[in-house]
Amino acid sequence: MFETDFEKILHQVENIHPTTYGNTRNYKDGSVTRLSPYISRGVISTKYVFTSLLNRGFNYWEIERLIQELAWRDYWQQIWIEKGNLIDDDFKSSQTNVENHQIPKAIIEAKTGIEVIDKAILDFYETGYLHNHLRLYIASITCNVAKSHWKIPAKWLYYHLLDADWASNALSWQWVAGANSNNKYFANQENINKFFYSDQKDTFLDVGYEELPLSSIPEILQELTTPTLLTSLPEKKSLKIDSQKPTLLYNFYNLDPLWKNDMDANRILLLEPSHFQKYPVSEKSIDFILALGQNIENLQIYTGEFEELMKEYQPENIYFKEHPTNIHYTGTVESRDWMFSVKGYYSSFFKFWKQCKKELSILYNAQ
Ligand SMILES: Cc1cc2nc3c(=O)[nH]c(=O)nc-3n(C[C@H](O)[C@H](O)[C@H](O)COP(=O)(O)OP(=O)(O)OC[C@H]3O[C@@H](n4cnc5c(N)ncnc54)[C@H](O)[C@@H]3O)c2cc1C
Repeated sequence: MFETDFEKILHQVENIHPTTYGNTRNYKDGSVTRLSPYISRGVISTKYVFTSLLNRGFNYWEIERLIQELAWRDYWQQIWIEKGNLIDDDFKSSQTNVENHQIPKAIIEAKTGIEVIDKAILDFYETGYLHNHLRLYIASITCNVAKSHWKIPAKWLYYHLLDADWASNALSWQWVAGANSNNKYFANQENINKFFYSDQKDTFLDVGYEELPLSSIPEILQELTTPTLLTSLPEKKSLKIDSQKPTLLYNFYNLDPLWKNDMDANRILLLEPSHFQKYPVSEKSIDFILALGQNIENLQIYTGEFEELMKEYQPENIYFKEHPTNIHYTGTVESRDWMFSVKGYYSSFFKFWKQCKKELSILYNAQ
């Protein structure tokens, strides 16, 4: 369902519909891009999408909304870079009203009784993708209705998402749960019916917004579980390293086929067991990266730690792209591509976006 051939992915970028995006993105059939699995895996960057939109000659107001959403990705990434592991715990304030550190079994088993949600979870297991609005609904039901702490549920979602990105994931869950925002996010049945074209009534969400935050945990959400999240990595195989050539390291967050593609180099996809112990992902997610890796010529797969690789093969002239999950690599670190030059920690997205917008306006005025 998600293409892995690079040419087809680039074709998909050229065919997104930015002009209808703004008004429709919250709806089931809205003009969303479904590019997140490629952006998260570093196959393409937000800047690549941004540049493609600029080249297609749209007016400023036609693409502003989509660029703003792409900027959310860069914003969360900048926070991860600046704050590191602090995003793993309640970031701005402690989540309030927490009654458990598990996840409702009804969420995992797609048996909440909310038809749209149950169907979405079943589809999600098949596709590895969820619409943003559905992610918000699921997080809200889990954290704010069932009163689960956000972390275990976030790890469950990350495990199954092909676009798993710990910054977007952990910080969005916390945004919903009020640990990274001033208010908890609630959506009721009427909202779900409107955006996902259903007409269900008499559910635990079929109440007004004054009542919803005060409701007790519905019986159907009371049974809890802790999912087992383990990653199965390919077996370790020996590599053929040419010691005369530089070595380029790829990983779960960098599978960019265009990166140094004219360099004669050893290319290694490094799958570190310690990484996947901390950030476990499903078999589907591993299969996805292995398929995406086929776009990179002569990519060899190494299952093992960075240090082990160094000891076993002593590769020289190592290059890798900057990322918070690989600060322990040594060698030449290269910057990722960003849409704007705005860097560092901003306490709110809108402060960050204000700076980005200035650069966007300058770009447009210069045209
Ligand atoms: C609880 C929760 C968990 C999430 N977990 C992840 C995750 O693990 N990985 C992930 O990539 N996104 C995550 N998101 C953000 C967002 O839901 C997805 O990026 C988006 O739905 C991807 O679909 P799309 O490419 O069709 O997006 P579009 O709507 O087409 O947006 C285009 C691009 O903009 C970026 N973008 C859009 N919305 C957001 C957003 N809210 N936050 C960050 N970037 C955004 C993405 O790069 C996306 O590909 C999460 C959101 C929530 C509420």
